[in-house]
Amino acid sequence: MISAYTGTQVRAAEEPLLAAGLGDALMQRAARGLANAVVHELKDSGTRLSGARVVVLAGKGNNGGDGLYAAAFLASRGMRTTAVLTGDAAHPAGLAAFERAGGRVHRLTEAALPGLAAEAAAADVVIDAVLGTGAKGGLRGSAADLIQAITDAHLHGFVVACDLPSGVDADTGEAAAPVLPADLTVTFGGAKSGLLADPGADYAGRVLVVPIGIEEHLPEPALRRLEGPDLARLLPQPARRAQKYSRGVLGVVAGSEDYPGAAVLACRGALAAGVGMVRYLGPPSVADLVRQSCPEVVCSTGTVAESRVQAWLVGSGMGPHDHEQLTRARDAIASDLPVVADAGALPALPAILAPHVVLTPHAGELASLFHRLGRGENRESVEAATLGAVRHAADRTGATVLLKGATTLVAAPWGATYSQADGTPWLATAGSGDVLAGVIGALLAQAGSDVGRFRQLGVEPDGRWAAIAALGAALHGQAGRAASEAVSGGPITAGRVADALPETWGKVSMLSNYGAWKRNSHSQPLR
Ligand SMILES: NC(=O)C1=CN([C@@H]2O[C@H](COP(=O)(O)OP(=O)(O)OC[C@H]3O[C@@H](n4cnc5c(N)ncnc54)[C@H](OP(=O)(O)O)[C@@H]3O)[C@@H](O)[C@H]2O)[C@@H](O)CC1
Ligand SMILES: [K+]
Repeated sequence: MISAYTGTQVRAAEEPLLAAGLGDALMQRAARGLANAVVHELKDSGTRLSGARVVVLAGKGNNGGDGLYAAAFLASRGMRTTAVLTGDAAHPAGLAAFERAGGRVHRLTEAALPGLAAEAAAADVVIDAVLGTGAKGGLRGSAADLIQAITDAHLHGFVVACDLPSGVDADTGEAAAPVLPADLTVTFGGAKSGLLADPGADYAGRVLVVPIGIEEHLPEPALRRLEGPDLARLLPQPARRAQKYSRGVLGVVAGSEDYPGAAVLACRGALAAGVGMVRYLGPPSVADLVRQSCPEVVCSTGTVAESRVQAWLVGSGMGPHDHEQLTRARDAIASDLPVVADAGALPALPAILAPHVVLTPHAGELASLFHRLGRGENRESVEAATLGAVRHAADRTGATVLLKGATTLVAAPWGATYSQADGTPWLATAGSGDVLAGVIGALLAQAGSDVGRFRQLGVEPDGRWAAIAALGAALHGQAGRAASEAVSGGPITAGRVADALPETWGKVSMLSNYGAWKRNSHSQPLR
């Protein structure tokens, strides 16, 4: 599990150490970690360390101090280092160490800006140490102009962000342009939640967490990411004497005359994700197509009340005029069974729901949901602040909310938030969301009632729905990636994602020997 924290949480964790006079030691550890990461990157890119050109953009706070100390370490290893001081001051001890190590210092002025931007663009490494967790808003003035000029230039080398890319909000991942996109972000003490949520994640590149000794003071994380061993431990496995009903039956209310394929893909996703049985309810013509494509599915035109299932999937491929299907969707929500509510069901739901209802909107659908709740949002505003949006939606509706995207976020109402980024951009394809709904529905049917198992894993009963949804997002993402890798990284269809699920499931299960997985998520790159 990767745990991520807000900037405020990290700063609070630093407090006892700062009070004990260890501030400089913390900064030295941070800077050493940053410098080591730069050395690794240079070696990986085949660049000679001696004489390598490093430009550090240093703000006036401690983030700039980290950058200057790190550049001092690099200068002492024979690199040609330049510091561009972007503010009216610089961290005094960091600057002194940098100058002692032989680094060149430039103060940013309007006249010097083009030359300094060109020097940064030509460098082997640019270290962005302008703003860190103490930032208030985005870059301003000449620092903003410099970052814009470097962003616009064709960069020779790579960019390493110190703690976070300047201009990205450490807590929310909101980005105030201009932001210099990093290839690597080296972050201190714990990952910042803004690095694991879009758009912050777009700018962060790979994320490396450097321990600095504050870890034992960190509180419950603001954001979690499930990794291999977590997924393995959450995956339901059939008991030796299982039968199809005990394994879990999923009722599917999906598809319409206009979008019959969505029902097929939702059923395929569910079947490939280990459910004991799928019951389909819907229009006869759609049921015929489902039967032909998935003979394993039991189809009927009956009501929700007549169907014995452990969970429901409602909404994929349904429109506002599919009255019979929408009635079934509402009945499923009222049934008190776990439900994954997708696409067409979202506008038809009551305003107040419960955590066992998992909503799976994309950004546009979430904006529409906010409109109905009287909050003015559009797709762009949701995409600009995904973490805030998903948290607000969960807390306001009482439902578990999964916001689909390059980084998929899942929020439990008044509870945990998960961030999964297991997929590939090729997953942005028609029907992909139907398969995801099928996977989550299948997991709800299999694992929803297993409260004890989640407790053992430290997940409270009301929080298990979000953990199941995050597990579904991870499986779906990994299956998408596997499907694309099977065609040498080429494009995939939603059906291929469903086809890749069983093998993905098998590979994830192999990690169930938790002790064998020695990865320390505080010292390894996140991706
Ligand atoms: N605490 C520790 O011991 C450790 C901390 N660590 C490091 O410290 C970082 C946090 O440092 P920090 O608190 O000094 O804030 P930082 O992010 O450098 O910037 C704030 C400075 O910039 C200014 N400023 C603010 N907004 C601005 C804007 N939009 N545009 C322009 N200027 C702006 C603001 O000045 P002001 O405006 O308030 O006068 C202030 O001076 C953290 O990310 C990590 O890297 C690690 O070394 C581990 C040990
Ligand atoms: K920074």
